[in-house]
Amino acid sequence: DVFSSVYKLKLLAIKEGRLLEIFKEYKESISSGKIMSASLNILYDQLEHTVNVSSRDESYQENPLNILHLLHRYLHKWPLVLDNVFCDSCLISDPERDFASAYNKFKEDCPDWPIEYDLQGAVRSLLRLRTTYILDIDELITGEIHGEKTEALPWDLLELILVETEALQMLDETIQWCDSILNSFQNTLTEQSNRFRISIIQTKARIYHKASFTRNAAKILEEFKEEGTLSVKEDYQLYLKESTDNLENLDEIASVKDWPIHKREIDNHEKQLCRGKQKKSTQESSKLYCYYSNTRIPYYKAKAEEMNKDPKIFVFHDVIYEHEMDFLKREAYKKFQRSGLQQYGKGVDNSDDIRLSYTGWVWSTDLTARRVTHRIHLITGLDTTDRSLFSSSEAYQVVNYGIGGFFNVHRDNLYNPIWGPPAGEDHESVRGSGDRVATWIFYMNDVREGGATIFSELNTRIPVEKGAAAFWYNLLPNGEIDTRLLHGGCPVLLGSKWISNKWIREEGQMFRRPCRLQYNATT
Ligand SMILES: O=C(O)CCC(=O)C(=O)O
Ligand SMILES: [Fe+2]
Repeated sequence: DVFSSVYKLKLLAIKEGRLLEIFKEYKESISSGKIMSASLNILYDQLEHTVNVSSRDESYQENPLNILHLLHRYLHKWPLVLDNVFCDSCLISDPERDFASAYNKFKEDCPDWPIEYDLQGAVRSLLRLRTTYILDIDELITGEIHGEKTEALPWDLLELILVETEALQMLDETIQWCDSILNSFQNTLTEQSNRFRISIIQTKARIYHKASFTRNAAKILEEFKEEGTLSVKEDYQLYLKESTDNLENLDEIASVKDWPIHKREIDNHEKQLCRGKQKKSTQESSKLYCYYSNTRIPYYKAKAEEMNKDPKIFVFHDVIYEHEMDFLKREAYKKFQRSGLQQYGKGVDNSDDIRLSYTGWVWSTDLTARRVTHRIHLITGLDTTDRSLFSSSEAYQVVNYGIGGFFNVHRDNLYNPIWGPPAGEDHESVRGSGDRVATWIFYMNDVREGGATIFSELNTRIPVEKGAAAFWYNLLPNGEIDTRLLHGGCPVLLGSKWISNKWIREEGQMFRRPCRLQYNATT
């Protein structure tokens, strides 16, 4: 899939420029003889403008609505162009044949040509963004997200959104979308838009029925009891039959805001942290300092910022150079794979509900990577070298998040306290190297909005800052798991988030981070 890496989507957008060229060549090759049909002309005009902008401006795909439009074009607009070129009544001659062969060749050479699964995933991501950052649905429909304006969402995308909200059992969310869509209709309805409107009303009634507001559901469809399609009338009859009381006693439809809490999507603590709504108390944050931290060598001081006192969480600013970040991204891209999730006893899980990103592992074999790894050693004092056996750290896990990319809260340690090490699943290099004693994360670009790293039990939020790194210990000095370090990556609202994880193993740290005299010392 492509929707799980914004970087991949950017490449896909650039490639689309070639499709437009193919279309343009076709248009020019036939202009002398016959003329292009009206519907093809409309398609051409629509695509020309958008694709020109989208394929040339790299930052265009950093907006999730633009990504939806991009996937929608690949899946539903371009096939339509192909169909129209080969319409039944048309005479097929050289221009059509040239167009088709160029189009098919392009598709063959494009391993990332999107599939419906991508569009579905992108819609689900939009919904995750919507509920995490409480985006305004009216604005989204008109193409506005967080103050950025782009094209309005077409009907078939709106329909898909409703299919997904319903499939995800987000009942109140479905109603809110239905209401916003219904409000967006102007007074003058064409036959087509009226049909669409009725289908939305039908969906709305169905959701009220699912939420056990049966009388409300019937009331919503009451206006169609005489005239309306068969299926609308059938729904109406069904809801009416199931209603215990008659409709006359019902004045108003129960607004979703008045629905009982168990029927609504809840705003949880993690979402609030992502929005920056949950904060530390002034007393707590006043104890957090910034300072130049000593390193292993006297002439290098690191810009340290404390993010949490106990357990300690640090951010080190300006610890990686532009060319080093470019190197890591470039090397990782060559080995990109959909991010999995190592879970004890379960192997690798590729679920979209847990983590949405692409991953490439980069070893410190090259001088550039070795310098970076050495710098982490200088700052933390830990042995960070990675080697093929008994390695003190893992290779860089370079990650690029997808549309609305995120990582649910988790802990980084691999060992299960009862069963011990993840037998057979650990990479050869770190087998026998112990658990992930510490985590180091490089942030390798600025994310325009969203994407912070949050620690849900510590009210700590680290905003993404290019060139900075986060650092913390996952284990207590006695080797036990520090359960307080539950953390996650917030969904990326605008931008493309690149990070590099460096997990430092226990092996090699016995003199660098010795256990304390007191068995259960926490620092
Ligand atoms: O993306 C983030 O901010 C957190 C990533 C993370 O926790 C991980 O990759 O283990
Ligand atoms: Fe993590």
